[in-house]
Amino acid sequence: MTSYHALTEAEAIAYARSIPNLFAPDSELSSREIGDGNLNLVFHISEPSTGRSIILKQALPYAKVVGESWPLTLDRARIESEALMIHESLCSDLVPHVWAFEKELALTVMQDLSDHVIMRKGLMERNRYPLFAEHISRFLANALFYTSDLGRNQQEKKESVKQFINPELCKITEDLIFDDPYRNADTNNVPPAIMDAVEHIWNDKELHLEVAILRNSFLTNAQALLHGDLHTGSIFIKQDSTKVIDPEFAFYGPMGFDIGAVFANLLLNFAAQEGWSADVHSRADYRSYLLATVKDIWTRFEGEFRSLWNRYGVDRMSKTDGYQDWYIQQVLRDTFGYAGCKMVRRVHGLAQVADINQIEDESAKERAQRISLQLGTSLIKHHRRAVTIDEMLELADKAIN
Ligand SMILES: Nc1ncnc2c1ncn2[C@@H]1O[C@H](COP(=O)(O)OP(=O)(O)O)[C@@H](O)[C@H]1O
Ligand SMILES: CSC[C@H]1O[C@H](OP(=O)(O)O)[C@H](O)[C@@H]1O
Repeated sequence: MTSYHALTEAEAIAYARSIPNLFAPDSELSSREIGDGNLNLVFHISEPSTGRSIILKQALPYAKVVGESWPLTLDRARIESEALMIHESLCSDLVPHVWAFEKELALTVMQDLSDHVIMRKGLMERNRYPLFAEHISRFLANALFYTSDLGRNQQEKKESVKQFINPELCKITEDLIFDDPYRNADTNNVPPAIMDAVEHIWNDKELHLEVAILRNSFLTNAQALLHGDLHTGSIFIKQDSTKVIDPEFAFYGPMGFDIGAVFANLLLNFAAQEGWSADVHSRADYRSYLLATVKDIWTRFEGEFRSLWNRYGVDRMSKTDGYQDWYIQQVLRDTFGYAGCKMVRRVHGLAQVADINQIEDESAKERAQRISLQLGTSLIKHHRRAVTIDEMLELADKAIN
């Protein structure tokens, strides 16, 4: 069974049985393929007699969302499992444990997190997660600081950059986030009702310059090991626990790309409240919660990142007066810009979000799409002038008023 082929549910059970010390040899196991993402197979294997369960995640040699016409490297499974292990070494409570990685089958064996929910779903049900800001800001600060030249020996870091060269997955981002939404590309999926707003984006030269600047930094700034796709579908959550999954897009890039991804997805849900909230008061209330979460995440991230830098910084020159303030300002500016790009791509690009697409009322859906585009483009245009996180909240308020 070791040469690559996509597993059936029965083969997933046979594979699970072969893992030592996990399930009793003769016990009954059941398997369900539960993958709902754009790319991979995910098998949930359980042993009803003991309640034990695991996840087997297998990469397919193509992008599942498009089909076999879009070949995709299996190496992304190695990248994902190695990134998860690095994240576990830095913040063990915030990622699933990986038990094994089988290279030939592009298969990762990991902890079952079925007692959590995917955060996008939780937000669509208007749940609140009081520990999320502390959890995700700690994840971001530790994962970004310790993999950057601030927190790691610079020669070792360069070796790690080699380990995470991820050209095919980066190309998806370069195209789907930084190029296709700004032109009439075949990959786009433009909702007809907002064609006028999308055409405006295709013709907005000022906007294109800002996106080209952000794209350049994505292409060239190997600042830290990024998760690379940190949307609310890559976060499992419950009241007392947060787990970051699915880092197959990991590579060394600008820190603001990961922080911006989290903010973009909170703000897409903010826009989508047009269609989800029963009345204007609860809509305003949930929106305030989302904006307070954005601010809380940035404030905690900045505090934790500065504290790690002051206590564990390894680079003598990084202690130069004024450098830390300059650095954090740049990260904030990138965060604005990438948050904007990540919002825009989810409105009329190839891969969209359920927060907006599952709104049944067509006029509410259209309003949510227009708010997302307005807020996304204003974040992009403002990014090189941003000074405080409050400006993000002000732009969000402006987009709904
Ligand atoms: N460790 C896990 N425990 C439980 N369910 C999981 C786990 N990992 C993934 N899943 C399920 O599989 C789905 C797709 O997983 P994901 O890693 O996002 O795949 P893709 O890379 O295809 O986007 C998730 O939305 C979740 O429902
Ligand atoms: C052709 S891949 C499109 C899109 O899907 C990825 O997300 P996920 O694997 O979490 O479903 C990523 O965001 C890509 O841009």
